[in-house]
Amino acid sequence: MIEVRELTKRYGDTVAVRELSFTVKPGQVTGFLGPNGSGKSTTMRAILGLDRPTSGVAMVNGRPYATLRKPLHEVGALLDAGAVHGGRTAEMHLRCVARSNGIGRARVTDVLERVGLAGVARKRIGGFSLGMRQRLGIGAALLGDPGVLMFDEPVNGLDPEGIRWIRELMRALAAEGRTVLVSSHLMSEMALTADHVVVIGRGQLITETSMAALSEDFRRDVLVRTPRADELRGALSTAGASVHSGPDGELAVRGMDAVAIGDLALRAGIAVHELTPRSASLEEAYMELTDESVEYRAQAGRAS
Ligand SMILES: Nc1ncnc2c1ncn2[C@@H]1O[C@H](COP(=O)(O)OP(=O)(O)OP(=O)(O)O)[C@@H](O)[C@H]1O
Repeated sequence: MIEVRELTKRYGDTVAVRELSFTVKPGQVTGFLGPNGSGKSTTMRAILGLDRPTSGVAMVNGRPYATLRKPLHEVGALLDAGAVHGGRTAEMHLRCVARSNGIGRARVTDVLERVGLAGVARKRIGGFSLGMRQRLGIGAALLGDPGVLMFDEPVNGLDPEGIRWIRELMRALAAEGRTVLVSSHLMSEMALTADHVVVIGRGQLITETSMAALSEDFRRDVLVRTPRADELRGALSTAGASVHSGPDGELAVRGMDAVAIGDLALRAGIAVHELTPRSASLEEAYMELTDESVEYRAQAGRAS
């Protein structure tokens, strides 16, 4: 479990994160979403004790990182996959990290298998592709078998095969009951991976919600097809829904969900051939959410 409470981080005049609070629960993938520069990396660095909060706290399993007795066994992170010594082999690199944390060689072998690097374990990292470096970074994060994992923009720059591998790994780690926090500036990526999202803009929380609830919040209308459109339209309007007829006689209904529409049609004895709730795409929802935050701040700025 990760808990961020009233976290604020300033760099001189820049407020990178402002009174940010959210919780990341085990057993699911939580997407940490926000436009570039919104404070995702700063928050993750604070959780890992790499940046000292100006105020507020970031905790892993109920404690600040600095007070964890065996940090690598509690939380693993991939922040910057490029930051490894190119002259070492993959195996040497992982053995070094393992040794300094009291982890045995057998675990290194297991991890190399899990991240798909067993075949290149004795090759120098300098010759590794970005995808292989990413796997190595994830391997280092997994060494201590931690219950909490954090990945900062892990799919950036990866090819489709690498992206799919990361996605499946995140899902598998969550299915094992771990807490998985993964940052991205792309909703399209999170839509395929995350169960839950924390959306921030300019260092502040915009929303913390499940993917399903986000789709529901941005539900647009229900598409209804029926051979007796005029009658159903009348019945729906009487019941308080707002109904628009489309070019092919289909109805777009707002103010009533698909279940209520279906029940009403049944009571009226009207056959329904299609009943489809339509949502804004998650990408549209995300744009709308982050746009609103920018607008809000612009207005707040003018008022002060
Ligand atoms: N060490 C630092 N010194 C000064 N300003 C910083 C520092 N680190 C981050 N910032 C500023 O804090 C803000 C948030 O940056 P951060 O890297 O946390 O955002 P991000 O959401 O991770 O963005 P990106 O997706 O671009 O990495 C930005 O305005 C950034 O310029």
